[in-house]
Amino acid sequence: MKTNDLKLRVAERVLVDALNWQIGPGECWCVIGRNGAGKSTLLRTLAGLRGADGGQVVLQERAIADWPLQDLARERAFLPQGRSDAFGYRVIETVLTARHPYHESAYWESDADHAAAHSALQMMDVDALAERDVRSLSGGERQRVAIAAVLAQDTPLLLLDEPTNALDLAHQVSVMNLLFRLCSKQKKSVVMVSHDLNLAHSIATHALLLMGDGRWHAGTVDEVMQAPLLSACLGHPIEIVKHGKRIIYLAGEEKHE
Ligand SMILES: Nc1ncnc2c1ncn2[C@@H]1O[C@H](COP(=O)(O)OP(=O)(O)OP(=O)(O)O)[C@@H](O)[C@H]1O
Repeated sequence: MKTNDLKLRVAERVLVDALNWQIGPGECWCVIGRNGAGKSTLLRTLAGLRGADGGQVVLQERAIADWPLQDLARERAFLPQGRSDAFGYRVIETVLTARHPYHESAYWESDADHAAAHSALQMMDVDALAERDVRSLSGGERQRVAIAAVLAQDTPLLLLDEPTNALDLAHQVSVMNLLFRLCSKQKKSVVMVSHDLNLAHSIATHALLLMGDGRWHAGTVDEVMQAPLLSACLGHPIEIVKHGKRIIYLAGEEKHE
């Protein structure tokens, strides 16, 4: 996927200007920026759920707006930031819904769809909840079911808006490890929004920094996840500490009277 001179605007405010960006197979991009910088707006635009305000998003040499929806749903999966469940669907039903792009004319799910759905639930450690009403789940359980649905959709590109939201530490790490494997072994592409620099750095190959006024910085993690750039992007001093082979990002201390 790539963007050509992409512009995103909300009311009079330009969120992203002249974004020329390319996401390759096997790459894991982390999108970083302050609240309101435009990260979710960008992800929804990449997913084809919102039009561009200038330029375009291109997937396999075809503008995203020109893709038939069912074909697009076999290419990219999107995890939105929040969700509300109006109806009492079972967990397994919500994950099976993600298999619809693969039903040509058949109405009912096949054995293969059920196998894919159960495998995704297992990967997210929520297979024991398959028969539960989604409205009865905890926040973290619901988030893991939503990620399972994205996995069951089995697309080459995953667009994930804060995937570790509401997850406990162990599940944050296991989701990150899973995303790392999807990129490194299966050559899937991941674009994820994260406010956790350390989690992002643990798996990202690249980062896109949105400065909130249209400006942006894109590059490898080593190029752009640098203290001065991150501090300017996040509006707060960021310090980098080396711990063995690991790099740890710390928020600079506030001075207390
Ligand atoms: N329909 C709308 N009307 C007015 N402003 C909007 C609308 N939709 C989004 N915005 C504004 O656009 C800006 C970008 O929103 P967006 O959700 O993309 O930010 P974000 O970077 O994902 O933020 P966060 O880190 O809080 O999730 C915000 O200031 C938001 O208030």
